[in-house]
Amino acid sequence: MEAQQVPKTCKVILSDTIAKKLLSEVRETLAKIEGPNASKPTLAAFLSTDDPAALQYAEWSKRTCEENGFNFDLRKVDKENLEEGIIAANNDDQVDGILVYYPIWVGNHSQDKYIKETVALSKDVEGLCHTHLFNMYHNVRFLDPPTNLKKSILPCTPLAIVKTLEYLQIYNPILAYGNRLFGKTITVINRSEVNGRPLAALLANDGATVYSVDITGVQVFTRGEGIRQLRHQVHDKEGWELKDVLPLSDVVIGGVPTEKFKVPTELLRDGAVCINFSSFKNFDGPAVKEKASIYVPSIGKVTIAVLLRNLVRLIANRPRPEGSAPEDPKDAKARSEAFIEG
Ligand SMILES: NC(=O)C1=CN([C@@H]2O[C@H](COP(=O)(O)OP(=O)(O)OC[C@H]3O[C@@H](n4cnc5c(N)ncnc54)[C@H](O)[C@@H]3O)[C@@H](O)[C@H]2O)C=CC1
Ligand SMILES: Nc1nc(=O)c2c([nH]1)NC[C@@H]1CN(c3ccc(C(=O)N[C@@H](CCC(=O)O)C(=O)O)cc3)C=[N+]21
Repeated sequence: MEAQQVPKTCKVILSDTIAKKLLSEVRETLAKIEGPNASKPTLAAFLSTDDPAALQYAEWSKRTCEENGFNFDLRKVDKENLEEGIIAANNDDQVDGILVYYPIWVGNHSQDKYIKETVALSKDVEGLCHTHLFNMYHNVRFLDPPTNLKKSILPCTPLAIVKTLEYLQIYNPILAYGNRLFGKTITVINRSEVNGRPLAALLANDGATVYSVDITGVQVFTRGEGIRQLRHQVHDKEGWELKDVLPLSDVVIGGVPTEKFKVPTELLRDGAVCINFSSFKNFDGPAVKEKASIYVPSIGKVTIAVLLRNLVRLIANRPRPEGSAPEDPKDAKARSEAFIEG
């Protein structure tokens, strides 16, 4: 008798599916806040290196922008002229958001940091300036407390992973907004300033226990017992390694930028959720599909959808043009709430 085919239990979710849903929400929200006769929003993107990864990312972003009713204005400028270029875009009413590709001065983080601070808060579409980062780490969600109509901007790759976890229903909507990861244990393998550390902080602020693993060791990010603290705390886990945290984790997120690194499949919990954001495959595909309940092999398209979502949010946050009638507070609230839970 022929061996009976056992159906695969692992569900593979492609970033395209998640991105499509987000992009349709973005188009809907834009129509709601701008009305039918609005002009296309413009994203100015500054490329000042010949980094092929940045160029490829720029090309993908351009396509997604144009397919969804946004202008993508790629500005290739020399490093020496970058600051002036950004200042001009800050002062240009035709520019709704500014993106700068990093790294620029490789090995000189403070010069890149200076450029991040040169982008105007109101045009910082990637949430990389200090006010946005401070709000994220401190679990402050609005720029204008206590009115709370202007949402603070979150960095795109970490937010793309949050949106992926919402799509997968790892965020539990039965729980209060802001606590929806309570009870979940998540491992993030990467602790860079642009990706892994903000991601660990965001997930812990939403209630998860997060093991943050990098080349030097393990830290835990948590709001403590009963998530009673208002924002996450960080503790070193002396002597702990990846092998100690994998068996504890409901969700494992890989962001290691090397070909040879692979998450050891045998240490994953049966039915774990596995997400890769590295441009290299951090999971052994065929093996992980035998062990995981859900596998998301990449999230690049979600990141770009979130970039456009952030751009629409910047527009929603903007003060109304001078000379226009003051907005009815009810409309302002509705405009802001077009976003809040979504
Ligand atoms: N899909 C997306 O939206 C995006 C993806 N990326 C990709 O994500 C990856 C990471 O980028 P960055 O964070 O900028 O890199 P990075 O080089 O700044 O940081 C790498 C991190 O991984 C850790 N790491 C390296 N080897 C490790 C190991 N064997 N075990 C545990 N931890 C290890 C390092 O300690 C560090 O924390 C890259 O492949 C990049 O192309 C980056 C931006 C956006
Ligand atoms: N200010 C700034 N923001 C960035 O977000 C930024 C940057 N600078 N500089 C360059 C890097 C590079 N980057 C990537 C985006 C997606 C994938 C990615 O993994 N994309 C595909 C996989 C690769 C493929 O299809 O070939 C996917 O996930 O579907 C990789 C790398 C963003 N970057």
